[in-house]
Amino acid sequence: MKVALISYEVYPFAKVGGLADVVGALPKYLEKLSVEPIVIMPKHKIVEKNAEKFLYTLEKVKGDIEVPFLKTDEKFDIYKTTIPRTNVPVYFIANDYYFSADEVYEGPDLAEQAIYFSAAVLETLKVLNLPIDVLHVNDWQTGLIPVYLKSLYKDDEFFGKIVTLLTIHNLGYQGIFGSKYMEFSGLPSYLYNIDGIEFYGKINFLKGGILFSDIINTVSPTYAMEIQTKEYGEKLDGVLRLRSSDLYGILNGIDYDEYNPETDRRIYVNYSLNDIEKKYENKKLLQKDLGLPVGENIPMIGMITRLVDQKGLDILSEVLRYIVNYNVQFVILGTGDEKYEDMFRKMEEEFPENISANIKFDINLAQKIYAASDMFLMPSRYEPCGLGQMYSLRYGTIPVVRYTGGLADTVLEYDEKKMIGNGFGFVEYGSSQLLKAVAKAIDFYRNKKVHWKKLVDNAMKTDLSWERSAKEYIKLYNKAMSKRV
Ligand SMILES: Nc1ncnc2c1ncn2[C@@H]1O[C@H](COP(=O)(O)OP(=O)(O)O[C@H]2O[C@H](CO)[C@@H](O)[C@H](O)[C@H]2O)[C@@H](O)[C@H]1O
Repeated sequence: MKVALISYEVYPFAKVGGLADVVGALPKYLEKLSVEPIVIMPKHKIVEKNAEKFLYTLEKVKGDIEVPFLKTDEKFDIYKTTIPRTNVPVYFIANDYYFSADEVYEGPDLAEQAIYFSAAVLETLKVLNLPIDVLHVNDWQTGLIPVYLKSLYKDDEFFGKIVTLLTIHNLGYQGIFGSKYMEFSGLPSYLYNIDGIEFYGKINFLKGGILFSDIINTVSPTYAMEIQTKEYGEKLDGVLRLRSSDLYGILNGIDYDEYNPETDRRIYVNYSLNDIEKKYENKKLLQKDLGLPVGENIPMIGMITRLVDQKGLDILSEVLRYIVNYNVQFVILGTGDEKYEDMFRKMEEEFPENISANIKFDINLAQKIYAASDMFLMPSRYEPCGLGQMYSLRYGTIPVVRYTGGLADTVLEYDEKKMIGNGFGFVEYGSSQLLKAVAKAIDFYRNKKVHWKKLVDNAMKTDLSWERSAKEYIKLYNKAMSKRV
C-alpha cells in the first residue's frame, strides 16, 4: 500500500506544534508495518536552516513546474530527502514567493500559499509519476486537496483510483478566507455554496476537506465525539455529523526513539524507572540554569505550549499566584498571544523564586523541562489529542490536566486504593477546579511518597507507542480503499 502524507509541518524539517511531530513520526512506523509512505511538504525557509542541525541534505529533483488551473504564473521546484534514520522519501515544494518567510505561518498570503501548495502536491505526484493509493492530508492547509481531486481532477486517469483520508489535528483552525480566493483557486463556482466550501460568505478550507475526503479522523476518540456537538464543533458540528459514519478517532502515539529518557541527549542526565533518582539530578541542574532556588524537594510544575486561548491560560492566570503560594516552582516555555506572553513575564518579575517564564521556542529546553519537572500542566479548554501529557508520562512527570479530548483518553485519575492511574485532573472548565487538581497533586508529591512512586511507575509504563496508532491508521487506509469505485 502506497500512502502520501501531506502536511505543512513535519518534524524535523519544520515544526510549529504537534502536527509536525505526528507527521514526522507516523510514516516511520507505517514503514515498519510494510506500508510504503512518502511525505510532501512546502520547502519553508526553516527547512534549509534545519538541514545542518538535523543532518539531512536536500537534492533538487525537478524544476520549473507549472500549476494548472491556478491564476498565477509562479512555478515550483521539487526537492527531496528522507526522514532521518528511515527510508521514507520526503518531497518539498519550493517556491520563493510563497515559502520564503522566516516563520511557517508568515508570508504574503496564507490562503494563496495553501491553495498553491495543495494544487502543487497533485502536480508533484503526476510529474514524478508517483503511484499512490491513499492521499493522507492533514489540517486546513491541505483541506482543498480532496476538493481538487473530486472536481478538477476527477476525470484525470492518473488520479483515478486515489482515495483520501483527512486528519483533523485541531478544529480550531479551519482556514477561513474571503470568497475572492475562489477565482485564484480555479475551482468551479458551483462549489461555492452551503453544500460545498462556502461558509458564512467566505471559503472554509477544512470544510472542503471534511466534505470531500473519503474518510476523516481526528486525533483521539473523545475529540471525535466532542466535535460533533455544538460546544466543541466550532460551527462545523453539523457538517461533521453529516459525515459521522466516516469519522473516526485515533489517538496519536509518541516517537519512542526521539522521546526516551534513557537515551535523550538533550536532557542533563539520562534515567529510567530503575534509576529514577537521576531524574531529580535533571531538576537541580535545570533550577540552576534557570536561576531558580536549587532543591530536590521543591515541587516543579512544567508547562510547554503555544500560548493561545485553547490551552486554558485564562483560568490558569486567575490562580497562578495561589499555585506558587504552595511553595512550588512553575516553569513555562511557550510563545504565542502577546497578552499571555506579557502575563507570564510579569508573574516572573513578581515571583522570581517561583516562576521561570521562557518566552521562546526551544526544543532542547523543552526536553529538559519534560525530564526535570515533577508535574506537567495542561488545563486545556479543548485538546484534540495533546502530546505534552504523553511526553511527560514517558519522562515520569505526572500530568495534571483538564479531562477533555485526548487528555481524557490518556490520563487516568490516580486511585489511591487500587493504586492505578497516572495523573490528576478536573472535568468542568474553571479556575477553582484547576487549583484543586494542582493542590491534590502537590499533596501527593509532598505527603504520600509511596503513592507518588507508584504514580511515576504507572506513568512511565503507559503504552503510548506509535505501533498501536499506526495499525489503526492502516485500518482506515483500507476502509478508504474499499470505497474505490
Ligand atoms: N515554545 C516551545 N518550544 C519548544 N517546543 C514547544 C513549544 N511550544 C510547544 N512545543 C511543543 O509542541 C508540541 C505541542 O503539541 P500539542 O499536541 O501539545 O499541541 P498543539 O496544539 O500544537 O497540537 C495540535 O495537534 C496535535 C497533533 O495531532 C494534537 O495533539 C493537539 O491536541 C492539537 O492541538 C509539543 O511537542 C511541545 O513540546
